[in-house]
Amino acid sequence: MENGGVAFAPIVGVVVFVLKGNKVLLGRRRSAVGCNTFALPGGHLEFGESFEECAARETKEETGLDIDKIDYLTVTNNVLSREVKPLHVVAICMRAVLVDQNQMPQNLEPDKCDGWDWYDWNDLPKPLFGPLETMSMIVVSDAIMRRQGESQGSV
Ligand SMILES: Nc1nc2c([nH]c(=O)n2[C@H]2C[C@H](O)[C@@H](COP(=O)(O)OP(=O)(O)OP(=O)(O)O)O2)c(=O)[nH]1
Ligand SMILES: [Mg+2]
Repeated sequence: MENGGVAFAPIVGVVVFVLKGNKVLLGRRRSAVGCNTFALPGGHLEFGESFEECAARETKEETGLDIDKIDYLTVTNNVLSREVKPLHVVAICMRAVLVDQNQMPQNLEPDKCDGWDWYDWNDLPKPLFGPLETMSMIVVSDAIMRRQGESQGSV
């Protein structure tokens, strides 16, 4: 049984909108859940971790990127289909910018992702991963535009 012996218990994910100007970092998933869809870097919250720590750790593990100005954006709540049984994920969505604007993403977990690239916020690739497709893009876009202004001011 998964989740410490509790079947079907919701799990907590932390995902990151890594922003560079008007672009966001996405990668095409190879994992069983959402295979072939474009998703944010992210993973599961580990015991005792803050959301910011988890966001920085997962982004580094998956892309090699060092991120800064990490803060909370919104939350999603989804039941995702999987081969054996459904997975209920509460995903804490964070936003962040690069420490070094020139740092390039690397595909450090090629078994889980086809590779990372920057996509224009107004021209996102398809298909998006289900939770991204259904989330309130108005809330996200407002917050991202605010951050974009802030990050441009600080570069
Ligand atoms: N990576 C990613 N996961 C997402 C997104 N939206 C969303 O609800 N999730 C959920 C699915 C997963 O249950 C959880 C973490 O994602 P993941 O599938 O990438 O997990 P992972 O293998 O990298 O994590 P881990 O077990 O190594 O910690 O968050 C998203 O845009 N990107
Ligand atoms: Mg991941």
